[in-house]
Amino acid sequence: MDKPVIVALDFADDFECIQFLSQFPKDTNLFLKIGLEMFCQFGYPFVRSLRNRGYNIFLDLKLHDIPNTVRRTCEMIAKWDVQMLTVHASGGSEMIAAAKEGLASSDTKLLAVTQLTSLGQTELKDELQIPLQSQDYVTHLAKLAYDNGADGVISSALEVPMIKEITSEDFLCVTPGIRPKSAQVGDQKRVATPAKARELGSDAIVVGRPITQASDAFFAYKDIYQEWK
Ligand SMILES: O=C(O)c1cc(=O)[nH]c(=O)n1[C@@H]1O[C@H](COP(=O)(O)O)[C@@H](O)[C@H]1O
Repeated sequence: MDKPVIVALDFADDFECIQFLSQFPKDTNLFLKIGLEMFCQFGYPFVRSLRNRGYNIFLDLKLHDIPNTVRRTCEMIAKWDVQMLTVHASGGSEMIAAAKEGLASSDTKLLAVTQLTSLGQTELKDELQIPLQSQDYVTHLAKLAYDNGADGVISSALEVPMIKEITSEDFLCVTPGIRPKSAQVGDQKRVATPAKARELGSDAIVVGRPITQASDAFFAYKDIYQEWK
């Protein structure tokens, strides 16, 4: 799918989620992100039911464990026919390579999370004690992911040009922290509008609350999609 707007399904219950999806006409080619909140409650049967309805699925589990555990988990997920899966790049080179090995029998794209978009320079320095500029930390982790077989990264849109420069134009940059001008920033720190993300070269944007909390979700989605296209 060419440059999708990926909708983050962060809902407390499946009924609310299905009601949300029913607002979209059948021919809306939706790309959905299932994250920890819904996966912990509804697990693989929920993933399978959405996949069976024809949706593209980004399974956002942000795996972060020893290489053997991550490889074995990815071997299982490889059977699920999801389009994208996340691990944390900070799990290190061996863990990223193990995740890729685990997914080898599938078409699932492996995306490595760099620095969460909810973390700014202050948190990086004062809490995580990482003595780098945020942009340098993100590009360092992106290069690590690239060198160890990941298909792309999750970063803010602001870092995309630097990531593409240090890796390759084809290395996927999927960017959350997207906020249209009128939206609340909330817990996100490194944000961009859909238009800015496009201008900076993002391959896909991830949008949650500006769509899921909107009074008219389909209208909000279309509005963001128009700005992004
Ligand atoms: O991996 C992610 O998808 C992710 C990484 C990151 O650095 N920041 C980030 O916000 N996300 C996810 O993207 C979505 C953003 O949601 P909103 O802030 O509501 O648009 C959430 O589901 C987050 O879990």
